[in-house]
Amino acid sequence: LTRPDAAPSEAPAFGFALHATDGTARRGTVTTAHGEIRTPAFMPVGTLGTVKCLYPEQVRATGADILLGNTYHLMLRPGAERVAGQGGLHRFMNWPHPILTDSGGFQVMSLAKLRKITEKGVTFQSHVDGSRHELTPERSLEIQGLLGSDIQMQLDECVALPADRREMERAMELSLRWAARSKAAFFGRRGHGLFGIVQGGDDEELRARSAAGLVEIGFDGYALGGLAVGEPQEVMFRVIEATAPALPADRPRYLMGVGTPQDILGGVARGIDMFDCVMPTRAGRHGLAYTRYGKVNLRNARHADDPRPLDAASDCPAARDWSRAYLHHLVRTGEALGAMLLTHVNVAYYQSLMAELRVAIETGRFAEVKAQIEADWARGDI
Ligand SMILES: CNc1nc2c(CCNCc3ccccc3)c3nc(N)[nH]c(=O)c3cc2[nH]1
Repeated sequence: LTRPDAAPSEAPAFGFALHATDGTARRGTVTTAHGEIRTPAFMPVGTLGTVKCLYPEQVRATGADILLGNTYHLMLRPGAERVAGQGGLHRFMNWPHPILTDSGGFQVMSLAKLRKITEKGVTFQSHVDGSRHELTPERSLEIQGLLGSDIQMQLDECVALPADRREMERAMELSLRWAARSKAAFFGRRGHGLFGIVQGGDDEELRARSAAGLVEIGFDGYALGGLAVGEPQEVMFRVIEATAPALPADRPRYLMGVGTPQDILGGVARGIDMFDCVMPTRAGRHGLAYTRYGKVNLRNARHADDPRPLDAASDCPAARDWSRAYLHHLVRTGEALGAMLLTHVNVAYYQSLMAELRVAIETGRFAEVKAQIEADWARGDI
């Protein structure tokens, strides 16, 4: 609730402004209670209220405008009411900028035990201590409200691909009914938005029905769910091409769980505004670096005597001020600093890619910038 005496100017209304397009690529700004998000945007994942191995100020310094939190993880540990008691997730994790939280359904299906999906919602056993829990569209939004996230996601059901059409249709129609219940249950404090999630698997007719149903209900933004679940990249791109045009141009489009730099480049080209993926943070903890010339596996012995930094031209200190030989040593010995430095390298690389794409769209040079980025990746890390 905004305080009754809150001056209207205190919390900006949730909004999206489209500044430029180049082909189907879009350059915009999402406005939330905790600040603005420059799109196309990559959202680092902060599952348990932390972007693993990085200080929030380091994440901010890479250029990230928004982080992801997760209903499933935080409802189990430390509990949504406890986070609310500490002033909400922004205060709890000392990140005073926008936060998006996923609704938890996807994580229940991929992490929890003994899951049961009914019309009402989903019941499951915690993967942590076996305790039983229930998530409904209403309870998910109550939790996201307690966390205080600026962008909240409806509870949905995502089916793994390949799936048969009846299964994709059933999950899509259930998600649509849950979308309507989410909209009814959402008490949008000023500057906070609710996104619907398009389902429908790899079936274009189901996707069109899902998109039309969500637009009919009306949301502050629209996510493409049900992708990056094992399908080939060309299937994902075909589904985006069939779905994006069915969504309103004046609302943000969020491709959930995507992806590699190549997936993101293709998603931006097809009209996607927001992305999230565990890749840059998870890969950093496993010794894998993302650079402008492609991936570098620092576990590989070929780096043992290489004095060069990962990228001398990078504005990220972790990519510039340490040698590959040293990074190799840290990774091989399992030193914490190895995970810290490579996570920093990867999150900074993803943000530098998004910044380069934002400028390319603003200046009408998206096609040539995309081609140059792809050429640099093809050149590989010499
Ligand atoms: C990796 N591929 C993929 N991820 C998907 C997700 C989760 C997105 N990431 C959220 C997250 C937040 C915090 C911590 C970790 C993850 C989805 N979420 C929902 N609600 N619905 C989807 O269809 C759906 C489909 C996905 N595919």
